[in-house]
Amino acid sequence: MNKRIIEMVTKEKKKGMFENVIQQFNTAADQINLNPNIRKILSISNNELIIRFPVKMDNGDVEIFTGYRVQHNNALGPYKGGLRYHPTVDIDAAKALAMWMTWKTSLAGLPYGGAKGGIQIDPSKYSQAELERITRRFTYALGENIGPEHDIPAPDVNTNQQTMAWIADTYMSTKAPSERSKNQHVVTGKPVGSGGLEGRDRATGYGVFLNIKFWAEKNNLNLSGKKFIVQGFGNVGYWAAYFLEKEGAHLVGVQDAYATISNEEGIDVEDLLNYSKSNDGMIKGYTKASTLLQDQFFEISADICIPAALGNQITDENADKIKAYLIAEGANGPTNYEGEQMLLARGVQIIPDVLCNSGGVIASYFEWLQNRNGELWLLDEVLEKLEKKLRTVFENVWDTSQERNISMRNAAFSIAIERIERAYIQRGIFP
Ligand SMILES: NC(=O)C1=CN([C@@H]2O[C@H](COP(=O)(O)OP(=O)(O)OC[C@H]3O[C@@H](n4cnc5c(N)ncnc54)[C@H](O)[C@@H]3O)[C@@H](O)[C@H]2O)C=CC1
Ligand SMILES: O=C(O)CCC(=O)C(=O)O
Repeated sequence: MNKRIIEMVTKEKKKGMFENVIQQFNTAADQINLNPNIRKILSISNNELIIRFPVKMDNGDVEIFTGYRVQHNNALGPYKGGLRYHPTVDIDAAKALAMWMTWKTSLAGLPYGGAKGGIQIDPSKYSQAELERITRRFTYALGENIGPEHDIPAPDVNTNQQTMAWIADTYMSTKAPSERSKNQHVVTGKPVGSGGLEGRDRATGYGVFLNIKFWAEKNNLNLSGKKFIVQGFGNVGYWAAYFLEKEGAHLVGVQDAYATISNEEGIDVEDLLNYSKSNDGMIKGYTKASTLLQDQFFEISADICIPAALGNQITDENADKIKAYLIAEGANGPTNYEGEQMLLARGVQIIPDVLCNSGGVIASYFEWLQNRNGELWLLDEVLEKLEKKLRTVFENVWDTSQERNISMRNAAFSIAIERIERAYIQRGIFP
């Protein structure tokens, strides 16, 4: 494992992500006076799978991998959430990320519950052929623990359309020939040619941008000329930067797993993407910006900060260094509880992950519907529907936050938990 990744692993482990999401949950549960029986149910995951499976490497050796799938809650519909391939994936991370998915799908009003999983692996160490075998063996090992009406994975860190195509193909191959095509929606985020949705690739980053735009409208701000920094230049970070740049904002700092760069005059988003494509997906060595130390990233002078990498990046150790007045959480759980309190006390506003990055799962829902109903949706139609949906969700969070005088995170969690509470109570089991 390289030094940079070891540092990230240590950082994520030091403060468990599960501890963070539970603190966020408890704060909102207290706020809404959540039914104590429902609180017990929502505090734990329904199912937690740890799967060890062997895979033959290119050199003929067999390696054992550990995969996870945590299904937090399915009161509102099938479990839904991504698969991450990263050294930091463990049961704590999977439990936390699954719980965030439950709140995210509920907040967005989708007919889904929450799940998350992945494999504890540094994918950069494996060939494409090995990654394919690892993914297919993991899918076999998951067996009927996933399914189009039961638990539907999607891409997350270090997984992509190709990963989803392998999973769909493997899962469908376990079905009788006449049943195969009915199972295409076992995963979302597939390539367009294999049942994927036009626009799912950009949906999360577009959603991050839209949330920033909606927030700017509420605050009478024009995004043109505003400076922003992005942590993580992958699927979410790139697309958020792409849309913000189109709106006239300037990217002035970027950090990925290997380097931190800045240029107060602005970094051309497409130029940086082309450079990173030619450099194994890394921004390291980009000459049109200066290189900073890793810890200097959050100190870069900017109006908007977009963490779009891993969890627990903004903490009590660096929250006071952030110059931006708006944090738009592209990543899941990038801000820990203590860090958030410090930011809020300084008047920094946070568009919380469960709202800010929900464009991805909303588009996944569209893909699921498209497959289920045998339809084909056009890009413009997808982006228009996504904007309409996200505007409604944003307005709901904004209004609740104003009316109850609580943070946007607290408002988002409250709305999400209340929806699930209502569903349980309507079913009549709880007093
Ligand atoms: N892909 C999706 O549709 C969605 C992703 N998310 C969240 O967004 C975040 C990013 O996901 P993707 O863009 O899909 O992943 P990705 O794998 O496409 O990109 C991740 C980026 O983060 C960088 N990175 C990793 N660790 C880092 C660190 N410690 N510091 C700085 N940069 C680091 C990587 O080098 C890479 O540039 C994750 O937290 C994920 O859970 C949330 C909703 C949906
Ligand atoms: O698209 C999906 O189903 C879930 C994406 C995801 O993992 C997330 O929103 O964190």
